Amino acid sequence: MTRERIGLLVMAYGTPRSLEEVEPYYTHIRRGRKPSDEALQDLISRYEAIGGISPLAKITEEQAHRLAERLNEIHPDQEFIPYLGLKHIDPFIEDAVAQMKEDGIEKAVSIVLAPHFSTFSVKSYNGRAQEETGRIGGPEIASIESWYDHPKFIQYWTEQVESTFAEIENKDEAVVIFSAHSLPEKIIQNNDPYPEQLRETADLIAERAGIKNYEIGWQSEGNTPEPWIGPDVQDLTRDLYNKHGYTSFVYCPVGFVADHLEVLFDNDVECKLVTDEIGAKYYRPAMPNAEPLFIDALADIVSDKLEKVRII
Ligand SMILES: CC1=C(CCC(=O)O)c2cc3nc(cc4[nH]c(cc5[nH]c(cc1n2)c(C)c5CCC(=O)O)c(CCC(=O)O)c4C)C(CCC(=O)O)=C3C
Ligand SMILES: [Fe+2]
Repeated sequence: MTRERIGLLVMAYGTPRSLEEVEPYYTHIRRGRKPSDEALQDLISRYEAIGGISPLAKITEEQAHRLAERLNEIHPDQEFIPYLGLKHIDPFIEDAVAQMKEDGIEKAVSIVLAPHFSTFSVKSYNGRAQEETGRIGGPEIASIESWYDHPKFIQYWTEQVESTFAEIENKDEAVVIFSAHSLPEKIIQNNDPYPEQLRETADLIAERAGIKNYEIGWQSEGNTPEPWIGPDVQDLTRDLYNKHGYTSFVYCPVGFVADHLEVLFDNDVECKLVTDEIGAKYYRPAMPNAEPLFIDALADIVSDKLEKVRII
C-alpha cells in the first residue's frame, strides 16, 4: 500500500542568512519601506552583538525536519513531507504553497512556530497560506491556530523552570518573568486573545512548577511612536526589584520557540544589563529549539488537528 502524502507546512518569522540580507529583510518587515541608515545600522549591530548572524535559520529548518521525522514515526500509513514557509524572507509562505502544488500534494496541515494566536501574527501567516492556495488551486490546508496550553509544551517549560530553580539558593527571593513579543496596543483591541493566552501559558507553567513569584512582561517592542503593550521586561525588572528586592530573575520568553535575536539580544544582553545594574542574578532557561519533548509536543498538536478535520 502506498502511504498517503501529507504536506506539512511549517511557518516561521524568518531571519537574514547574512548581513547583506538584513536590508531586504528589514524592508519586508516594514511592508516595503526601506529603513533609515540609522535604523539599519542599529539592527546590523544587534546581529553583530549575537555573533554576526542569527542561528534562527538553521534552527527553524531543524524544527521542521525533526517534526516531519517524528510524524512519520507516529503515523506509518502517512508520509509527511515538510515545507518551510517564512513570513519575511524566502522561501516565503507563498513559495511553499506553490511548491506543494507542484509536488502534487492535495492535503496539507500548517503550523506556525509561535504558540499564541494574534490577529497580527498567526492570523496573518494562516491568511497568506489560505489565500495563496485558493489563488493557485493548491492543496487543502488545515491551519492550526494556537497551541499555547498543550501539556507537553507546558511540560517543556516546567522542566526548564524547575532545573533553573534547583540552582537558585534563595528561592523566595527569585521571580520568573514570562514574556512574549509586544504588539502595538491598537492591534490587540477587539478582543484579540494574545495577552490572555500568554497569561494562561504562564499560569499553567507556574502551577506545575510550584512557582509563586511570577509576572507577565512584554519585550522587543518596535521603534514607533504608538503605544505598545507593556510592561516592558526591562522596566518590569526594575519595578519588581524596587518593590520586592528580588535577587534572582528568571526570564522565560515563552512567546518564542528558538534562540534568535529577540532572545539572545533583548533578553541576554538588555535584561542582563538591568540585572547587573541592580546586582541581581540573571537566568534564562534554554529555548525549545529542536528538543525532543518540544518536537513531540508539535507532533501531537499536528496529529490532533488532522484527526479533528478527519484527514487521518
Ligand atoms: C508578534 C511577533 C513575533 C512572534 C511571533 C512570530 O514569531 O511570528 C515576532 C518574532 C520575531 N521578530 C524577529 C525580528 C524582527 N521583528 C521586527 C519588528 C517587529 N516584529 C513584530 C512582531 C513579532 N515579531 C512587530 C509588530 C514588529 C514591528 C514592525 C512593524 O512595524 O510591523 C524587526 C525589525 C526591527 C525591530 O523592530 O527590532 C526584526 C528584526 C524575529 C527574528 C529574530 C532573528 O532574526 O533572530 C522573530 C522570531
Ligand atoms: Fe518581530
